[in-house]
Amino acid sequence: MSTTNPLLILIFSGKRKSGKDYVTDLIQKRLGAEVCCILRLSGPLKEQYAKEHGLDYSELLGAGKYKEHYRADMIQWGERKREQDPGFFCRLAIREARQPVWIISDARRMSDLQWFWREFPQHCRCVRVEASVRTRLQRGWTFTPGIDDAESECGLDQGVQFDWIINNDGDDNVLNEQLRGLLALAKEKSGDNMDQRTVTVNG
Ligand SMILES: Nc1ncnc2c1ncn2[C@@H]1O[C@H](COP(=O)(O)OP(=O)(O)OP(=O)(O)O)[C@@H](O)[C@H]1O
Ligand SMILES: C[C@@](O)(CCOP(=O)(O)O)CC(=O)O
Repeated sequence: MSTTNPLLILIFSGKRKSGKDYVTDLIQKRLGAEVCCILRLSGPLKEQYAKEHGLDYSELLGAGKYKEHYRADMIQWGERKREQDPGFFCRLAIREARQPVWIISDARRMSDLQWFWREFPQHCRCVRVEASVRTRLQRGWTFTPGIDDAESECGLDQGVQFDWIINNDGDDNVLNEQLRGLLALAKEKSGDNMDQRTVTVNG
């Protein structure tokens, strides 16, 4: 498969309702959509799951109850696919990426990180979004056994050296302050030489 070589890959993880989408949207707004794309590993998963089960793909992409209703089954369905091919959703997620900065907004498993590190060893940085239980509850989260204590939510709780840990409990000023280093790196990298950005992905 041929894709366009990124200059920086920011791999985000975080608990449900920590604000991964909110924070990554903010970063993309700051960098611009020509420089930075948001790639969701769950995008191709939800698309395929919706097709196979006759569901509404756009509802599965949203932050509402519809997605939560199907979450446990989607997790199991996705895990069966990943068992056969751990890079399956990673490859699908990046297939149309053309920008120099990629944000992976929803890494969940060590196998996701390993795939990106193996394919793009020079370019990956890991970012964790954190919010308190209280904040997450206010955002509509409720603890669900079998989901919040399973690999899909806990797979990256240990064993990852994060380059940035972003606390997303406060207002946008607090958030912007924490994003300064990350945005500076993204601007520096995307200002670098943009030639020779074609690469072949094997795994
Ligand atoms: N800093 C913030 N200020 C205001 N609202 C926020 C902030 N962060 C997140 N939210 C809101 O909280 C809700 C959950 O955030 P978001 O969807 O980004 O979380 P997530 O980690 O991507 O969740 P999920 O696990 O469902 O994918 C959304 O309605 C979002 O707009
Ligand atoms: C099924 C799954 O992709 C749902 C992700 O939904 P979201 O990123 O929380 O919107 C989680 C998983 O991959 O285990």
